[in-house]
Amino acid sequence: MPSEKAFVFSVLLITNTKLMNTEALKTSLRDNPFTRWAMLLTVGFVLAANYYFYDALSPLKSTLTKEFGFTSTDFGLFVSVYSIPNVFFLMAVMGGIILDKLGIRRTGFMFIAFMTLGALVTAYGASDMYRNNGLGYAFMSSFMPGYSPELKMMLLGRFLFGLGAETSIVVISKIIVKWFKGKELALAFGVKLGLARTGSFLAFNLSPILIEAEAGWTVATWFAAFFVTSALLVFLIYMMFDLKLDRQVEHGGLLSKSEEFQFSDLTKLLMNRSFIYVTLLCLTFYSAVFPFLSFSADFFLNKFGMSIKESGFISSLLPVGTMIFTPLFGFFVDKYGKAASLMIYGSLILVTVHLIFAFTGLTPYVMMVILGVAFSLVPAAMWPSVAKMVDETRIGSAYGFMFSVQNLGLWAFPILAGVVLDGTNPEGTSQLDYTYTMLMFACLGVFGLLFALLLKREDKVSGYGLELPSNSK
Ligand SMILES: N[C@@H](Cc1c[nH]cn1)C(=O)NCC(=O)O
Repeated sequence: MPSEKAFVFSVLLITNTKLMNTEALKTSLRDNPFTRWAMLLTVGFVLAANYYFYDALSPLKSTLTKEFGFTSTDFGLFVSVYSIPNVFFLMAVMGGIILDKLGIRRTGFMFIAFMTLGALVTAYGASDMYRNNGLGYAFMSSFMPGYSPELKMMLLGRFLFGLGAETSIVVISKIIVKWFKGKELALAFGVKLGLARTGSFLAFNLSPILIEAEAGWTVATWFAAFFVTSALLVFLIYMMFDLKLDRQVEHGGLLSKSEEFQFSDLTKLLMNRSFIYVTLLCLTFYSAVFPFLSFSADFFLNKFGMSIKESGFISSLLPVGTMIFTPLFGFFVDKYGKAASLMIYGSLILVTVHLIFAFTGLTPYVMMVILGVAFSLVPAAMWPSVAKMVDETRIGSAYGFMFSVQNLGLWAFPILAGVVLDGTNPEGTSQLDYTYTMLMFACLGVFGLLFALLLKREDKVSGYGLELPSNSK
């Protein structure tokens, strides 16, 4: 009899505990749509600040030449140094491992802090405070006299910025999964990209206005740095909600032990042909877009004789298009599939637009909007496709690996673009000819198209179902 009572008591206890757990899950913060989307907006702000700083100096290339004597190669170097920690120290991959070990809050704070430090150092390197023999000026003048002390300090800043920025994107991707898994995940990823690119849109329009400030053109660089600093503060707010959610669901974090990164995972990924093609498409496609975007304002300024403001505005049409189209195409892929085909169409559009830029004088306004469609088609189809070909528990390492490979292009092609520009234009020329630089970007697009075609062909063999709607696989 006592054992019978004990049995009934245990059953009641287990049932009650289960009910309590279910209740906790039901009422956890992620189940409240308002809180969930508010969290997306919060981390979206961090991403927007990241993208703002990444692009803030692009419309100011001619200002950097005027103020510091930057050549096109110097500018290319400045853009590309962002990628060095991610290519040569595999920071995006390492960041993923650190993320799995330390969790979202500590990893996020650490890498966003690096991003902030880098942004502040860059702004300091361009400031009058530094140029008037400020801290580090004498040291930066003491070596490699071929490079100005301003360029060297700004390179150091952008290096630190890149070290933090790419891993912070990996952290934010995990945050999105944490809050949206089993809910509106694909749409949330599309909106995340849209919010990030709002930062680029603002950068191309605000920087040209801020250089005209009474306090001097460096207001533009300080504003960008303080925007990133405010993102660090906003992330602190996110951390409070993250902690609360963890306490509610009674887990230390989203990831279990089995999800931790192992180096053998990389070997498995490298044996997967579809994954290799999508990674090579990621490398070539993004190399034809981001480095082009960095030079685009200067290209419009030189080819069409526009003002800094107008050329910055035209460049911003690319991110503005993607802010609208990426969530739309994400929704399309979720519902109707056709991801491999969309990547082919996106690559085709990219090649066509770059060739038009190289050989014709057609209005860049329309071309940039069309390029925005390409820049939405490929990312909206590419990132969810990876989830079909890689086990969910390995998705972090897969994205980290893709980011590192992509950064190889984001490192090499801005330098090459600058070298091609300097090499094909006589020194001191008043109007730069961009034909060969644009041809280089078009060639990258052709390689992207080839990898997209191979990916579609391979999909018929591998059966990952890239052409099928999201929930059918
Ligand atoms: N790795 C980033 C590159 C980037 C550009 N600006 C700031 N970071 C990336 O590829 N993001 C994905 C995207 O489609 O924007």
